[in-house]
Amino acid sequence: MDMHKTSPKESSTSSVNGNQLKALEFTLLFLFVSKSLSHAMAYTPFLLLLNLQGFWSCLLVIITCFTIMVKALRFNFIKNYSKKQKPKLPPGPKPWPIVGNLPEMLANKPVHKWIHKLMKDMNTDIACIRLGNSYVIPVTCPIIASEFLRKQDATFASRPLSMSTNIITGGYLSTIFVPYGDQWKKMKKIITNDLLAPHKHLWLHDKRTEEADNLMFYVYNKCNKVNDGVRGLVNIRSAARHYCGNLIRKITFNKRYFGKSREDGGPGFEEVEHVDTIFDLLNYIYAFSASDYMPCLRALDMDGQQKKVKEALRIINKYHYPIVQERCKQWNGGFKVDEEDWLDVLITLKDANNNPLLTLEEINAQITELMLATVDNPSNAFEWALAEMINQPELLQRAVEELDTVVGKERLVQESDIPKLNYVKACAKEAFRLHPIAPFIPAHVSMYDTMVGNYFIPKGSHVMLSRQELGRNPKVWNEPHEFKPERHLMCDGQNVVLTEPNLKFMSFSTGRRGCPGVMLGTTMTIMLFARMLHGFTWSAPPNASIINLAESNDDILLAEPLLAVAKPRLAPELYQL
Ligand code: HEM
Repeated sequence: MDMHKTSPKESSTSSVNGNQLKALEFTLLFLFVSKSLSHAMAYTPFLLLLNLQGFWSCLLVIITCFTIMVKALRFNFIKNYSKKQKPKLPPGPKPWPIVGNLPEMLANKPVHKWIHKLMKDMNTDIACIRLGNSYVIPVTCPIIASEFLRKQDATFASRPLSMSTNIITGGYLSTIFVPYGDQWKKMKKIITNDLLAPHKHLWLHDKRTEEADNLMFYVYNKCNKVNDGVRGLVNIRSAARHYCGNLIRKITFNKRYFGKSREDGGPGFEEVEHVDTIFDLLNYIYAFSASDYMPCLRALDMDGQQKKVKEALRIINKYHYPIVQERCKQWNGGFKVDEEDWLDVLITLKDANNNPLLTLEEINAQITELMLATVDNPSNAFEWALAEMINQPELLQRAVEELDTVVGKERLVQESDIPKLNYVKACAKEAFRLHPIAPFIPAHVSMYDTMVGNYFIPKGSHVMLSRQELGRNPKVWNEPHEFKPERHLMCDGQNVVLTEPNLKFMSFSTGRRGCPGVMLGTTMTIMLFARMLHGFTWSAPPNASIINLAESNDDILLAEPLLAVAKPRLAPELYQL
């Protein structure tokens, strides 16, 4: 497929040149035929009289020219007609032969900024960028996004193959990064029904609450300490990420600590390494690696990505694998009879013949992937929201007033309070809209050639819905760059939810590939927001009058981890474990 024809500008330029060429052809042909005709007519009487043979040869010339002209006209008509009918790819930059736009991609880092700028310059909400042998289709408008994930969800239900996802998923044994097929269906069914179903969510309630209590204990301990010369200084990024890491370890392995537990409730070396490595892996997954688009480069590992991903996975496996192996042994030896966590559930699942449904490798790969799915969104949303709210104290005050009204000051927030915390939920929702964790959601791959709107989307295209630009699209949102939680409040006081099925921004997405972790994700996010806002008064560090809201250059996280000063708001005994 020639990308040169994809840009409206390009295609209009080439059609003007083509038309001029055709006009020239016709003129020449017409001159030639008419000249032959007039020539023949002028000489006909003499030819008839003097040379009948010459007449016939002249007539032959005329008929031949006439036939050529008719054929040429027909050919051009068909060509024009079929050109009109041939669907266009979405607009995009002109690609180089073979490598497509990879040279520009490599020269313009970070890649998400290059893609979004390119789309703004072309004034388009959908584009087509050829990277090596793949068509990459970024989308920034909810109507087009809904075409992909609602109307034609079945066509776009696959995922791309990539070096990092291949390694992380143990050769596509898990769910999120696995292309459409039997393995994906099997694993998605298991996590939806056996790990994340409402009765399982209820079953794990106490483990989640333990981690929410530990968060309060840990931050309270920070309030009494002097850090960098400031009493009560808290690294919010670290606290929020470790709350998520603790929670997912607790519900998966029934433990917070891989190593020795810490008296202040904070992470030890092992937990820091574990959570940091999960975030490293997430970065590798979202990195646009050239070798993913030029598979012939894969063996060379030119950007060193492969080595880094393998090392990160080695660290994760160092923690996970022995636990998974040991637990399997316990179940096989009959030393364990009660299911206490997700690992037990996965080990004890049986197929129709009462054999284990999952292999050790499948369990291990799925667990790693669930950790990746859980830690990033809630922690990033809270870090950004608190930064925005410290700069707009009236928002902070409104959230705290809601919490005091719903919960009071005699107890801590519980999960059962969540339905009534509409303003707090609106703050989280606004953070998902304005400050998503990553510029794009994981790519969806088309399984067939299809049309979306007026554009042709070839089989195998990587559709990348932009989390960043959907949420900031000025045609959809007023003052898109302002953090205004009230925009999500329902005028009739209805329950605010964090899902956005119309894709006006991306929270949990929708369709076959939609997130099955809505209940757990919402609970973790709102408990993190509510406990931190209810339990502490937050302010900027003394050396900074406001929080610097600059985004990082490489990704869309806050450029510097948020540091804020905490003061307890509740009675001291409420923070104790
Ligand atoms: C606030 C928290 C969360 C947010 C915002 C979120 C968001 C998302 C998004 C945007 C996707 C991609 C959907 C798509 O490609 O169309 C996704 C997929 C997924 N999420 Fe979540 N997620 C969250 C929490 C969780 C949790 C807690 C779990 C499970 C423990 C989970 C498991 C998954 C899985 C398995 C998929 C892949 C679905 C598939 O490919 O079929 N997520 N999530």
